[in-house]
Amino acid sequence: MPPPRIHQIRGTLTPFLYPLLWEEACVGVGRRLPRQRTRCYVQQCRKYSTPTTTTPTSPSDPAQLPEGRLNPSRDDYSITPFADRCVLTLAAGSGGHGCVSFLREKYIEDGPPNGGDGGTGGNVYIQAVRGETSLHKLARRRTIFAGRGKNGQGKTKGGERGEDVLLTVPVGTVVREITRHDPVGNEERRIFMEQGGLQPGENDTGFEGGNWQDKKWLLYPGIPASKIALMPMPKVPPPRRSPLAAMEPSGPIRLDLDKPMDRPMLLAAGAVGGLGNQHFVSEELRKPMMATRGADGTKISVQLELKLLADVALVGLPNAGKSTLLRAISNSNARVGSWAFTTLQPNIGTVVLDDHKGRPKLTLRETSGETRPNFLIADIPGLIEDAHLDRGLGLGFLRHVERAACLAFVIDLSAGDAIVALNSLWKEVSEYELLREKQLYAESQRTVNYKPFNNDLEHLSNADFVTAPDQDAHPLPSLALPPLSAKPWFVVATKGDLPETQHNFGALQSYMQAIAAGRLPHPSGKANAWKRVLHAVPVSAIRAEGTQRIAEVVVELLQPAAVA
Ligand SMILES: Nc1nc2c(ncn2[C@@H]2O[C@H](COP(=O)(O)OP(=O)(O)OP(=O)(O)O)[C@@H](O)[C@H]2O)c(=O)[nH]1
Ligand SMILES: [Mg+2]
Repeated sequence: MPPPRIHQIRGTLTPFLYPLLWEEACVGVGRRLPRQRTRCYVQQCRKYSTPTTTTPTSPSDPAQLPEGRLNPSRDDYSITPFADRCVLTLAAGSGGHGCVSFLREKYIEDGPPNGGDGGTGGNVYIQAVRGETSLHKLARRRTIFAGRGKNGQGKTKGGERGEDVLLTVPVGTVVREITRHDPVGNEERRIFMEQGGLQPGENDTGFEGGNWQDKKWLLYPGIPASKIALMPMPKVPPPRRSPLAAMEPSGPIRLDLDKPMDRPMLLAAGAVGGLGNQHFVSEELRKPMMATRGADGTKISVQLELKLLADVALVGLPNAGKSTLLRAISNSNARVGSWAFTTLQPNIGTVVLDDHKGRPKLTLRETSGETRPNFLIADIPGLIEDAHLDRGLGLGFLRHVERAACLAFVIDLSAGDAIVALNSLWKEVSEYELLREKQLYAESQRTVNYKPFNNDLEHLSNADFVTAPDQDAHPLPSLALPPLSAKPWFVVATKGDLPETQHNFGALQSYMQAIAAGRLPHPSGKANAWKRVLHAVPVSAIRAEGTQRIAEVVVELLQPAAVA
């Protein structure tokens, strides 16, 4: 039996995943389309899918309008990778090793030791900046290593410092430590505990177990093993930290980077380098044949999470016109299509508030008094009924909504009763809010397994000091975010260019006025939900008509007085 053709496979995901093929199959049944090159193929599909007979279409039917920025072709979009959280291991640079070297000059055959110290390892910094909107660049790196310090050299030459690393993250990022492996801290603790409270470093030769290679010392190559055992060894210098370590935030790290930062902040300072042999000259040891190894860098496993994704989130049913609206008011090239779930992950666009001559058209002031030249708007995948039960793109999508300062409900005026659409969107949003409240409550009730401190040193092993960065073993609680119903919101009634939408908009507007006046309950069902000023903005995104008003409304709602 021949395999079924695409148009015969009904009830599958084909139209959802491959709308292009689906339409081609439905329109071009019985025709063979050339398939040599993708571009050719896409053009062919467009040719075949354009209705040839004059069906009663309105002049605003996207298929009838000329292609342009707001009515783009199917292949005219840019893919915007996006991640709103990630787990990273930040590894500060290890120190370079000290050097074993002796002065040799023309008439000085056997000069004094002159081995330089190892360089300090690189530091890890973080900086929240405007302009970054996603964590995807960091998410794919997983472990970020700062450079290792270079080894010391002869002639008392110190090793070079390791290269620093700077993580630039979006404003609104929360950094939370999961685990930490601090070799210098472990060393300090071990020495202190092994000596029953003596100062770290005293009476420690660094040769326990005779395995010197794993310990502190680096010996001059070429010394026979028999000599090593007889060699007088100096005391191991106490563990040291770079002076910059004093500027590290005290662990466990909890940072809420909700403002742009002028200068980077230190997260983990690089480890100090080892000492060259010149440090170990003494009465007994004129020719020290040893230097110390550089310390290992601290490794911190952190979770980065965006607490604030954008200033505005576009919330709407699939196909409502959110992506077209985003294109109309921002620089975004979000994908637009006449099928549901065209958008599968958030697209962030920047709405510029100046008149392109450097003068502000609208002034957006933050609580700090800072004036902002733009705001961010997020187009979020379409919401369907029971999204709060993880249907469609479900909870993943609602998580993004929660991370916006203000909500814009995008309602398609041509797709049935706008009031019903608004209520169904609010139902999903408030169900999700309820779910989150329950989750936060459950987390706050979690019992803590308390293990009393055991001072018995016999049971102490390396494993007690080194913790693997295992996120599941230390799940972080969810971020406490402001409830959705407390956020400022407004409605964008789109596709206003289509016929017979005026009446629908009129009804929606009176409904909103009734809510604002308190004559009707808030659609979230919450008594203390936000309803200071309720705007319904009619637009035609595809024609960029009425869209200027959106920026004015957003600026009004984002003013500290409106949010409070
Ligand atoms: N007539 C008219 N059509 C519009 C308007 N805005 C969007 N459309 C059309 O509506 C269809 C869906 O638009 P999208 O912007 O992809 O809708 P969306 O809400 O992003 O859809 P999903 O990403 O699937 O949730 C496209 O065919 C658009 O051309 C409008 O203002 N007027
Ligand atoms: Mg979309």
